[in-house]
Amino acid sequence: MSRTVIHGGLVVTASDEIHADVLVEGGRIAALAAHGTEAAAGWTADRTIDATGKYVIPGGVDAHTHMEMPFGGTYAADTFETGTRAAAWGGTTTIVDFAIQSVGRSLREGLDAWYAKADGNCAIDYAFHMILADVNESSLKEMDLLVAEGVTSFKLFMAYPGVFYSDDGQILRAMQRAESNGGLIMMHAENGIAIDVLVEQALAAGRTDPRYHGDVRKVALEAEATHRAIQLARVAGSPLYVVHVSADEALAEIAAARHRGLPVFGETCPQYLFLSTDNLAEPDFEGAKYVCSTPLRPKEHQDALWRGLRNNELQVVSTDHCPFCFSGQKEMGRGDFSKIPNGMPGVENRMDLLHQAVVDGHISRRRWIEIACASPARMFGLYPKKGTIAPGADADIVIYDPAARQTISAETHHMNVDYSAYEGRQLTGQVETVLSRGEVVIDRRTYTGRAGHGMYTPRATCQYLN
Ligand SMILES: NC(=O)NCCC(=O)O
Ligand SMILES: [Zn+2]
Ligand SMILES: [Zn+2]
Repeated sequence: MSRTVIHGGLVVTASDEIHADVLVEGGRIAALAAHGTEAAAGWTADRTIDATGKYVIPGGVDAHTHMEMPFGGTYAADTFETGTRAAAWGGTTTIVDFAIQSVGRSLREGLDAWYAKADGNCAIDYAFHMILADVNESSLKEMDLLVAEGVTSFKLFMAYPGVFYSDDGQILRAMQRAESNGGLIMMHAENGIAIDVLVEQALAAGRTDPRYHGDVRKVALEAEATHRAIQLARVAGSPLYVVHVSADEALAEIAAARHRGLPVFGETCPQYLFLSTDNLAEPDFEGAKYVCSTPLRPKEHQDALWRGLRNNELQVVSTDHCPFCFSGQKEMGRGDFSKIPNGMPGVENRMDLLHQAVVDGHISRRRWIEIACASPARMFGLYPKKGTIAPGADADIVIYDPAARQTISAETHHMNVDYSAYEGRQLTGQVETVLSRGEVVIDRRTYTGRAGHGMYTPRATCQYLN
C-alpha cells in the first residue's frame, strides 16, 4: 500500500486548526501527528509533500452541479469529464450532480442514464441527487428504492412550469414520502406560475434584455415560494433543503423556520455572494452571462447572505454549476431574455472565492471549510468519508497556498465554457496540490489526474437529522 506524508502545513477542518503532519495510506487518511513529534518522525513514505506555509484542507464537496444537463433547448457545456477535471483544479474532490426524471418516464430510467454519462469519465468522486419532474404513484414508490440505493435527496421545482414544475399537491406527496423513507427534499423555491405571467407581460411590452430576467423573478416570488415550501414540509413532517437562496426575504423565511425548530436548511451560491443585478444589466447582451435562476439580486442582499452563512441560517455554499457558452448558447436569447439558457459556470471557482471571503473578513477559516466541505458532506450523507481530515476518511486533501495571488479568467480556467462570470477578479489564495483518495490529481498546478479515477459514491441519509 503506498504511503504519502504531507508535512509542515496547517490542517484546517470545520472544527480545528492544528499544525500537523498527515499520513495517507492507500486511499485513506491513516493518522495525524503534530509537527516534530516522535510519531511523525517515525513515518516512512513513498512520497512526501511539503506543505510548509500552506493550509492542508479537506477536498471541497460541491453538492449542486449540472454536468451536461439538457436545459433550455441545449446542454450544459461541461461534460462529466471536463467538469470534474475543472472541479479538481479548483480544489473540489466530490460533486453531487442531479440525475433527471423525464416527464412520463421512471426515476430508474433517468438515474441509469446519469450513471452511464458519468461512468468512467470523472476525475473526482461523484454522487447523485434525483430531480423529480413527474410526481405520481409510481415515482413516489421509486423514491424508496433510490434512498436504499444511496440516492437520498430529491429536487423539486416550484419554477419552470411545463418543464420540471410540480404543483403543491405533488410537492406535499413527495415530502410525505421523504418523511417516511428518510430522503431529503431539495426545493427550487420560486413561484413559476406568477413568473411566467410577468415574463409574458415584459416581452409584450418590449422588455427583452437580460436584465428583465432579474426583474420578473421577483424577491417576493422567491420569498413566497420559500414560505410555501416550508409550510408544506411542516405539514408533511419532512426536512427541507432550499437550494440557491438569493434573496434576503427568502433567507428570513428559512431563519424563522429554523427559529421555530423546524428541520429547514439553506444553500446559497458564490454568484449571489459576489455578483449582482449590475452584472445582469451589462450592455451588449453581456448580461446574458449572468442569467440563472433564482436570479442575481441587488447588492444589498449580499450582506444578508453573508450574515446567514455566519450564523448558520444557511449551511452550505454550492455552485449550481450549469455552464452555457456565451457564443451559440446564451445567444439563443437575443431579443427574448426568456430563451437565454439559465445557469452559470463556477465549479472551479468556489473554494477560491470563499477563501477570498475569509481574507475579506466575511467568514472564518473554519467556517470556510464547514460551508464548502463538511456541511455539504453531512447534509448529503457523505461524512466523514468526505468533508474532513481525520483517520479513516478518504484522503481527499487540498494543499492550499493562502498567499498566492491569482486573477480569474476564461483564458486560464479549465471549465468548458467561453467566459468567466468572475473575469479579471483578483484573489488571494490558490489551490496548489490536490489528492483524491490518496492519488495526486493536481501536482503543484499541473493536472496529473485521469478520467475514470473518480468513483460513484452512494450516500447515507442527511446526517443533520440524527
Ligand atoms: N440555476 C439555473 O439557473 N440553472 C440550473 C437549474 C436549476 O438549478 O434550477
Ligand atoms: Zn434550481
Ligand atoms: Zn441547479
